[in-house]
Amino acid sequence: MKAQHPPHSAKHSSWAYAEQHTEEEPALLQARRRAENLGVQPVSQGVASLLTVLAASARAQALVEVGTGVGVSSLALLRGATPDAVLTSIDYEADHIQAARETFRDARLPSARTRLITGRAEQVLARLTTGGYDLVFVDAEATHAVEYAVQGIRLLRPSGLLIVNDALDHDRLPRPAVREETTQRMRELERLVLEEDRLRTAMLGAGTGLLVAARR
Ligand SMILES: C[S@@+](CC[C@H](N)C(=O)[O-])C[C@H]1O[C@@H](n2cnc3c(N)ncnc32)[C@H](O)[C@@H]1O
Repeated sequence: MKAQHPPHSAKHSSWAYAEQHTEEEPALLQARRRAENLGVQPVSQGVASLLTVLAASARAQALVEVGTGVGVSSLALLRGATPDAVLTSIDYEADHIQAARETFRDARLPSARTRLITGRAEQVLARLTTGGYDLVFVDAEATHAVEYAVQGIRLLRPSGLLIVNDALDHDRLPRPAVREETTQRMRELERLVLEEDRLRTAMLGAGTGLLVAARR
């Protein structure tokens, strides 16, 4: 039987409603204001709440994040992770790392919960321990997304989660005529995870698309 789709406007209202399902804590609201000043695009409210739930259900203790930004996704992940969890987060912009530190301070997060690394993710990821992490979250340059995903799969323990933000490339992925570099890279990433025998994957509509893959 053919799937029934609601009209686009109804679908958009549902998406917008779902994005605001949870309320954000003051430290996250403050971080979003900081993001505007810095011109950083933090994860959406819906993605932030999903990250908290995914980190909680994975009982994540060792986490990696590519693209610290102002720390919205970092804090959301740590709110769900175990109380002793440590997040290794990478960003090549020192002022973004500094903004994230302010977010963690506002949230009264002990400094031992985060290991912040200023550097290019392509180089830093290669130095992290194979099979040493429960969750890898990717939210940086789409042009390198495939490389990050390959490294992410290497870093995960069995049952670990690979999560990629903006996996629908600002809703361009479903439009075959769009041949932008970033869209092509996200298509490549989608094929890679679908063809990888060690992964079970889902594409979620939160934010601008969230790809979630569990390693077997
Ligand atoms: C979309 S923002 C991340 C937002 C963040 N996840 C949040 O919710 O606050 C992307 C970040 O990735 C960083 N970035 C982009 N390419 C990178 C690379 N190759 N290595 C390290 N950081 C990178 C940028 O400096 C930027 O802070």
